[in-house]
Amino acid sequence: MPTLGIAREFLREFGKLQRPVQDKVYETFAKFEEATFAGIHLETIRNVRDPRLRSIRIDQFWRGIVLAPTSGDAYVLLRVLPHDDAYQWARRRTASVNRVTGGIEIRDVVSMEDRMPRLEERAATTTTRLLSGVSDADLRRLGIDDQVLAFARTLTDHDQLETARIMLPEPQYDALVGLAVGMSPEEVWAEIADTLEPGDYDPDDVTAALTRSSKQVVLVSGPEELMEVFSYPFDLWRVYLHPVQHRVAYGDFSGPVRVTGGPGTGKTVAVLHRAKHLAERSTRDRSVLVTTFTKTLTGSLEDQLHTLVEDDAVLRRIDVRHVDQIANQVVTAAHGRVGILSTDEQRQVWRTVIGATGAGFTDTFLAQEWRDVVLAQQIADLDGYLAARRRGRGRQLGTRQKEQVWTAVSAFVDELRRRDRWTYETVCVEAARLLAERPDKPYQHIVVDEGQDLGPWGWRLLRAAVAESGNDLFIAADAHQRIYGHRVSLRQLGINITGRSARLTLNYRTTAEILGWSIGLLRGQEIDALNEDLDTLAGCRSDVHGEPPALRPAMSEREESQAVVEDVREWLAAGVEPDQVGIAARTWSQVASALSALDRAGLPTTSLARSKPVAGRISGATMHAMKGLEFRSVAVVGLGEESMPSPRAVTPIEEDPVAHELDLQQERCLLFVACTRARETLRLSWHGVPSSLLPPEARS
Ligand SMILES: Nc1ncnc2c1ncn2[C@@H]1O[C@H](COP(=O)(O)OP(=O)(O)OP(=O)(O)O)[C@@H](O)[C@H]1O
Repeated sequence: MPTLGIAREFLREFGKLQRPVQDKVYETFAKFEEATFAGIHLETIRNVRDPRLRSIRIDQFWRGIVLAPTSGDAYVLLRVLPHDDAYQWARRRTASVNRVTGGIEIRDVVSMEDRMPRLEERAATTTTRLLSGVSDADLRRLGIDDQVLAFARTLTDHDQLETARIMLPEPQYDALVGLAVGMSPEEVWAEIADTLEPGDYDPDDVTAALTRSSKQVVLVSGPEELMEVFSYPFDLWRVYLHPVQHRVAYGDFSGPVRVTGGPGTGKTVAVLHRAKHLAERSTRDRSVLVTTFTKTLTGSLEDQLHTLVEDDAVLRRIDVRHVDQIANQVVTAAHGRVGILSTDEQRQVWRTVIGATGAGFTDTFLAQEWRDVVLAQQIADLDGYLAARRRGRGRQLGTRQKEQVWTAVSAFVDELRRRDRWTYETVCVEAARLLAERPDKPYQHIVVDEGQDLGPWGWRLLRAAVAESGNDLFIAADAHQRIYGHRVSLRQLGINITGRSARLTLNYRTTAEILGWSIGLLRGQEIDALNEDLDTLAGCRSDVHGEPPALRPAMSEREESQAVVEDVREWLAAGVEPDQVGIAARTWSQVASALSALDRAGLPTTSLARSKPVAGRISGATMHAMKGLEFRSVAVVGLGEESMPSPRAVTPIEEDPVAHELDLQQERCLLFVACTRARETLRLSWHGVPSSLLPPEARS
């Protein structure tokens, strides 16, 4: 009976094929068990470098490329592409069995040969080499073969290696990346080989190689398993991590670790694996906290953990909660239930205080000053306030004005106490105080996702919830996606990440065109990372290509809605499932009107204000609620100048020019978050005058 393997790399592409093509791929390969199938259907390809690469007809237009060994009956489906592209793909590639690791490898040999002279030329101009610290013997021990070794020796920087990713055999590329980021050959071997024994494997025995290549190939034993493999292609990250993700998720660290990286670079995936790894080594239930800043994101982390962790005992050791939930629990246990004031209610209290104290400031100014200076730095008295550095505050204050502010702030705090009312921040502050006093800490390890949005009070709470020790805190963050405006210094908050930072640069979600365009939205912005340093998107890239984002101006709201309906219809007709379509807008009312236009056109929708994404329905959400999600196609709507930036979210320039600039930057980040949710297609629309945050080409 022939064995059929599906290349995992192809499975990532499979999800992007149109539904009818997917069905035909399934039908074609469901019959693989019929022993005669290979002989009958596989066709040889003219001018191919590796005659074992054969084609199989999927339909009139589509062809599969299959690795069909000269002897034995193990076959691997490598790709499905339109007719000409499929032949082209096959002509550029060769397959081989790695002599050291014993795994199957595919390389774009033509590109490697084409690229070599240019790399050699560049290398001749400098003595710097990316892998100068690694000997040939070590490279060979890791399965680097002659061709890749010669190639690797010409590399002078990380970018060249990353660019080579799509042409090198994947396991060898991973080994080189591991070495390039400073891992020892032993650490790299542990990752690439997994359970493999180094050996001297038979390069012609593809059947045996297949059984050793579980990271590259999924073997299916029959049509049912085939169906299952094709149904869950997006779960693949569960079994295959990039070396940098692997190093941070499975490493042993002497203190807090920070992982940064642009959107879609696999930070959440690293977070989930980290939690799994720590829980596997722990013995106590609820000893590993996985946390972030909102309920929705917490729910999505919890769902993903259930997919990743199969052992219930390990799952029980993981507690998934958002920061406010932990704070509430700690404070309620000490003081009983707490009543929390809404933002509007707080505004009322500020106004009362302004009336009573005669402070010459607006409620917005005082609220920000209290939150961003007084609470952020835990200032307890006037002297402390007079001496404080007012980071992120633009309006200069003289001593008299500061005294007035302090009087108002004290009156506000007294008023909260008198009414027995709290804010989210004060609950966090109190919880941190209570936890800091406790010798026994509730958690052994804390893993944080979306760390860029936690306020200083949240960080103090987390710091106090775990003892200072190895592997205590793991923080994933992307300052470019900061949408709740808290700038913090981890160092000042007692979280020392020095020497324990890693950056992920390969985007797995978005096409290079969408990523590049979205990065353009933040061009020229200085984005403050979490540790008194600046974050950067340099090197953040995607290997997948597609159409550039479509810009859709309209004359009226009606015209804009109609165009959204037309575009969504086109996506659905092209085979995109409704639940793979996301509609994003700045406000919930804009979301509601876009969704009702789709509803009227008979398209099924759901608002994420009320529910989680629903199978078979188009999701609509504000840009804030889009965080952490991804869709094949995304429409960002309502990008007129009156909505984006939202006037309510931006401090007037005359009130505080620094706060004004930071608020504008935050609105840009919000738009960036919305755009980078798209995997393949992005369209942006507005009616009337376009938002000033859009690039000049949209506004001309
Ligand atoms: N090693 C990997 N191989 C293949 N796909 C991956 C890998 N790591 C992550 N992905 C996929 O890339 C997408 C983005 O991953 P993830 O959500 O972890 O990124 P992120 O950095 O947290 O993104 P964001 O900051 O934009 O929310 C997901 O679909 C995930 O499954």
